[in-house]
Order: sequence, then C-alpha cells, then structure tokens
Amino acid sequence: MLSRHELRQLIRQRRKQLSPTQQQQAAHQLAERFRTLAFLPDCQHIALYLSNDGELDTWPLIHALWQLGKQLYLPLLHPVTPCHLIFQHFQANTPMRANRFGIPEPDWSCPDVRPVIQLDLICTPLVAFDALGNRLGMGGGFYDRTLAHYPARSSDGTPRLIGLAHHCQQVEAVPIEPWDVPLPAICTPAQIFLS
Ligand SMILES: Nc1nc2c(c(=O)[nH]1)N(C=O)[C@@H](CNc1ccc(C(=O)N[C@@H](CCC(=O)O)C(=O)O)cc1)CN2
Ligand SMILES: Nc1ncnc2c1ncn2[C@@H]1O[C@H](COP(=O)(O)OP(=O)(O)OP(=O)(O)O)[C@@H](O)[C@H]1O
Repeated sequence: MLSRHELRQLIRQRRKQLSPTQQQQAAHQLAERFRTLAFLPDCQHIALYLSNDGELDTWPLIHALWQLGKQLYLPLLHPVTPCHLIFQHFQANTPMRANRFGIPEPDWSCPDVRPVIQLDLICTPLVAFDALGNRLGMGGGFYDRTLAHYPARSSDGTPRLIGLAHHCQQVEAVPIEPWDVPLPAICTPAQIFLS
C-alpha cells in the first residue's frame, strides 16, 4: 500500500495530466450532477473553493449555483490561527487577492465572514478519496482542522459536507489518520457517492 505522501504525489500527477478538453467536460458534468443532489434545495449558504493544481474547475458550478440564487462562500487562510480556514461571502464583484499558495481568495472583510457552523453545505477539495468517503487533501490539514467540530450531517442525516473530485482521484482505500474528517458525500462528474 502506498504511503499518504506517495498517494498524494501519484494522484496530483494523474489529475494534472487531464487535457483541457477533459477538464472542461468534467467541470460542466459536475455542475449538472451537483444540481441533482436531493438535499440541494435545503441549502442556501454553500461554501465552495476556486480550483488549483488540476482540481476540477468549479466555475461552471459556481455560475449554476448563483443562478439558483444560492449564497456562496470561499475559504481564506485564517489571518490569525495557522492552518485554519474562514469562509467569506463571494459574489461576482468581490475583490480578490492571491493567497500564499497563489490561489485567489476574497479580500478579508470581517462583516462578510460567515461562521462555519452557519454554512448549510461545505464543498471540499481533495486529492484522493475512496468509496467510503475517506479523504486525503493537499497535506496542510486546513480542512481537517477547520471542520473538526463541524457537524458533517444535519439532524436528519443529510450531508452538510461534500467532496468534489475527478473520477481518476478515486482509490481503493485512503490510508486514514485519526484527525481525518470523512465525507458523507462525494460528487464526481459521473456519480454521487453517499456513505
Ligand atoms: N483549491 C483549493 N483551495 C484550497 C485548498 C485546496 O486543497 N484546494 N486547501 C486545502 O487545504 C487550502 C490550501 N491548501 C494548500 C496546501 C498546499 C498547496 C500547495 O500547492 N503546496 C505546494 C507547496 C507550496 C508551498 O508551500 O510553497 C506543493 O505541495 O507543491 C496548495 C494549497 C485552502 N484552499
Ligand atoms: N484537527 C486537527 N488538529 C490538529 N492537527 C491536525 C488536525 N487535522 C490535521 N492536523 C495536522 O495537519 C497535518 C496535515 O494533515 P493531513 O495530511 O491529514 O492534511 P490533508 O487532509 O491532506 O489536508 P487539507 O485538509 O488541508 O486538505 C498533520 O500533521 C496533522 O497532524
């Protein structure tokens, strides 16, 4: 079995090799698939992220969700607490800046930050996943730390956390660690995994 480090390298390489056409098709299919989620009508405040490093392009999904009237939020590297994220309201005219990884994020504005607990659904990036909802990220522990006390499901069992990924990011089994936050749902362009 590959170590977490080796698996991360392998899958990051694999998704970076997708052609621009494959990336574009995947992004549009993901937006279509996501709209079929049975619990989407109950989610008004949704956190997403802007793609990086061969991740599935989230822009078509962002536009689809704006069209449905959803309020969207993006992660910002926490200005004070290392390795944590905060989520800030995101609209078409939101001023942006690049964070230290080169990923665009909204300019920090306190009144636009929404407490994690008040988000109805958080879409997470990931590097590798398995059918049981285990997730391996970029290795910073940002989402694991930020979501450690976030309820992954509503009281009726509906997912409040969903991973987005290309099909090629699925592996047989992610080697898990005690702090890993498992995902009750994962959406790929072709399939929704619920666990
Ligand atoms: N699109 C997206 N946004 C995200 C994440 C993510 O995984 N994807 N994150 C999820 O947690 C956080 C950022 N975490 C990241 C961790 C490492 C690298 C990265 O590229 N690391 C380089 C080394 C960079 C350096 O330190 O100079 C590398 O590993 O090659 C990027 C983002 C918040 N925003
Ligand atoms: N809840 C937590 N509390 C304290 N440390 C944590 C927590 N979650 C993760 N870490 C630490 O963060 C580091 C990176 O964790 P891990 O490799 O699981 O990141 P990841 O899930 O790949 O990244 P990300 O969540 O940013 O996408 C590890 O050293 C781990 O000990």
